[in-house]
Amino acid sequence: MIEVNNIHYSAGSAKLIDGISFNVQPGELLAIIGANGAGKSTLLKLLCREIQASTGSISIRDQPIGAYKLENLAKFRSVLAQSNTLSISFKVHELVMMGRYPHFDNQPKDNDIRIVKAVMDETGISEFANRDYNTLSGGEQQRVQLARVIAQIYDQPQGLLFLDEPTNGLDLLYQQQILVLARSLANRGYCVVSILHDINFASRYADNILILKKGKRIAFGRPREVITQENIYQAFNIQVRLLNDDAFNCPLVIPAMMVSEQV
Ligand SMILES: Nc1ncnc2c1ncn2[C@@H]1O[C@H](COP(=O)(O)OP(=O)(O)OP(=O)(O)O)[C@@H](O)[C@H]1O
Repeated sequence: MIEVNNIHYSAGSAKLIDGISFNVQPGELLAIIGANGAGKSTLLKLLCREIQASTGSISIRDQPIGAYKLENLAKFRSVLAQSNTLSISFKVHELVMMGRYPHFDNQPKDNDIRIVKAVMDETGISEFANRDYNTLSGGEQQRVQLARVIAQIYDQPQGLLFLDEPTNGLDLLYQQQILVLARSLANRGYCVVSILHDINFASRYADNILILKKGKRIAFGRPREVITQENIYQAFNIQVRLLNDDAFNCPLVIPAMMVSEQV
């Protein structure tokens, strides 16, 4: 569904994305991980067509991404950006309905109203439906924004969902709920690409993980293949221990003790 082939992107003399290739199939959740400044958001912007690669190609559903009209792309691809501030006030249900704007002209149809309600229920925000978005906490706002982007592609078979750090500002319960939701969307046939900072959430919920460092691909593959002490050290410059717990069929990491902690 998404084919990325040897893409490069520079800003001035800085190479922000340097020869990256990978693919994502329908039904898969891809997690992109890497240290601050590794190029994760830049890569997501390239996938969203917010910026264009200088060389290499990105195809979606077997068509070059540049061949789509933006209004057509918006019907089956939605994007949760990192920052979502609003300068004017909207009720929560109005904001979630904005996700449906690519699908109707003047008035929402019954289907749009049904989808907004279903998504608000699934994301646990129905109790805020009539609240002013700007009065919500940061974590509550994040859940509303997620509901908006899911509403956008809710009835699109094999829709594409791009998430830039969706668990930002959420407490542990909601971080997990967001990942469970992303996983269940993938299980329904969506293609989900998410930047994550939590390696353990990536390991537990993603089908594949792409590890970036300084715009380059360090590793791409199943969590068991790529979550290794060597790769984590290379990407994050930190020694970790790998844990294997029978309850989770994936590697989990904890930072190893630093010399300064040893007494
Ligand atoms: N327009 C630009 N000109 C020069 N450098 C840029 C530009 N945009 C981004 N960068 C740099 O490119 C690098 C990658 O940025 P990017 O935002 O993609 O990183 P990231 O992996 O998403 O980081 P974080 O985890 O901190 O959000 C950073 O060092 C950033 O400062």
